[in-house]
Amino acid sequence: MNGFLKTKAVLVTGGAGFIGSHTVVELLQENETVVVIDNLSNAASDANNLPPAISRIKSIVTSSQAKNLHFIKGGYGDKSMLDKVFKKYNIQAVIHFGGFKAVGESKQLPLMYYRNNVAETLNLIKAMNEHNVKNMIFSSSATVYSEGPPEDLPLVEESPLGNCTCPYASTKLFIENILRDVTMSDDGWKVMALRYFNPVGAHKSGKIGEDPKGIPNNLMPYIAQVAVGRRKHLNVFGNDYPTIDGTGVRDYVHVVDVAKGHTAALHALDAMKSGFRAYNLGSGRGTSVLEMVQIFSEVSGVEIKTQIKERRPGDVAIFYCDPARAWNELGWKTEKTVHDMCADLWTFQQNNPNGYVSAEYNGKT
Ligand SMILES: NC(=O)c1ccc[n+]([C@@H]2O[C@H](COP(=O)([O-])OP(=O)(O)OC[C@H]3O[C@@H](n4cnc5c(N)ncnc54)[C@H](O)[C@@H]3O)[C@@H](O)[C@H]2O)c1
Ligand SMILES: CC(=O)N[C@H]1[C@@H](OP(=O)(O)OP(=O)(O)OC[C@H]2O[C@@H](n3ccc(=O)[nH]c3=O)[C@H](O)[C@@H]2O)O[C@H](CO)[C@H](O)[C@@H]1O
Repeated sequence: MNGFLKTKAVLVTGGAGFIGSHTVVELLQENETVVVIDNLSNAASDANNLPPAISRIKSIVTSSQAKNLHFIKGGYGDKSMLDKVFKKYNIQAVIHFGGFKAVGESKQLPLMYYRNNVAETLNLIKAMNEHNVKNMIFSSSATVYSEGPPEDLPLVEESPLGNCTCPYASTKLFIENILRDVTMSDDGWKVMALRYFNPVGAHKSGKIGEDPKGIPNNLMPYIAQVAVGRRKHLNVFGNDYPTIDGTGVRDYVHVVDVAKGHTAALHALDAMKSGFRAYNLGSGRGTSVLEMVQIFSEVSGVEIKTQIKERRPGDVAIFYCDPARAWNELGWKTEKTVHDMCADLWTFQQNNPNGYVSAEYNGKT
């Protein structure tokens, strides 16, 4: 290789997090060079102030692929740091996972959410513009859709947006709109917004997975912590919804399938001329809370105790998508089942009963 030429690289913000780390594995396995920027605000760090997720990723891929991974601790809105990164690496595209994502917290601390998610993203876009890097894949969310009647399901990309139920959801919609406007102002820009439904599970190796701080807000990490003995029982939020068994129905999607959605999008972005395009990343199938509990119990062999509670404010009865656009245009569809999601989550939880930074780590790296 000509030593003066910089190898092409993908910049991944939030790459030490749950979905980012799984995507970095897929990118490295496609022999991409990957530069991760993460300030570790929601990712565990070890005694050396480095994220265990990064060393675990390196242990999953081959040693030559591991050499293509570069980690920088910092904020994705830090303009002077970004200038250095864009000068040092030949960045071709940015996959922007970084951001805060807790619905309840965003209601308590809206300004923190608008600053970190929206304002810092403006800095990132500015730096990309200045360094002529105009390809982005953005982590959007199913929460950008407006809640409508059940007849409107499944959700397609043209379903009504807005009426966001929390500041977190608003930040996702604002960023989508900002990115759309940017592509309209400059046809050098190409952006894909991937609207994830309910990403769950873990890498099959059991080395990387979701590591929520404190009490999990979401269903699957909570179930896994009940199974491993960290929590006594699962609170089931409502059993009087108009669903198969009265509990909420969601479109769960394996995190490795979500990660593969990004490599598919990266290839499609290459072929795209310009503009903005949104895609649903979901399975197109709904599963209820009690069905998930049942499947997790079967897979783990552990009984999950449940208690029925009041509905959680802001929850909808049923939410699932039509993923046809992603299939038709990205050649992507889910490959893994809800059993796979539960089995892989259980392997990760057993290996890491207290998360990444734990004296009790049982896995082999
Ligand atoms: N997990 C889900 O269920 C879900 C669903 C829909 C959308 N999303 C979106 O997907 C993205 C990734 O989600 P995740 O579940 O992997 O979350 P995560 O919290 O595990 O990962 C996000 C990462 O971003 C980092 N980060 C936050 N602010 C930063 C900043 N200013 N600079 C640098 N790094 C920063 C955090 O430290 C973390 O490692 C998020 O944008 C989230 O909103 C997630
Ligand atoms: C209100 C809320 O937080 N929404 C977020 C949550 O969507 P969801 O509410 O779709 O995901 P979730 O995992 O929090 O809940 C899924 C289903 O499980 C139910 N449930 C959940 C936890 C629990 O302890 N007991 C229980 O019964 C819940 O009522 C719902 O019917 O996660 C998504 C990502 O996956 C998005 O980030 C959403 O913005």
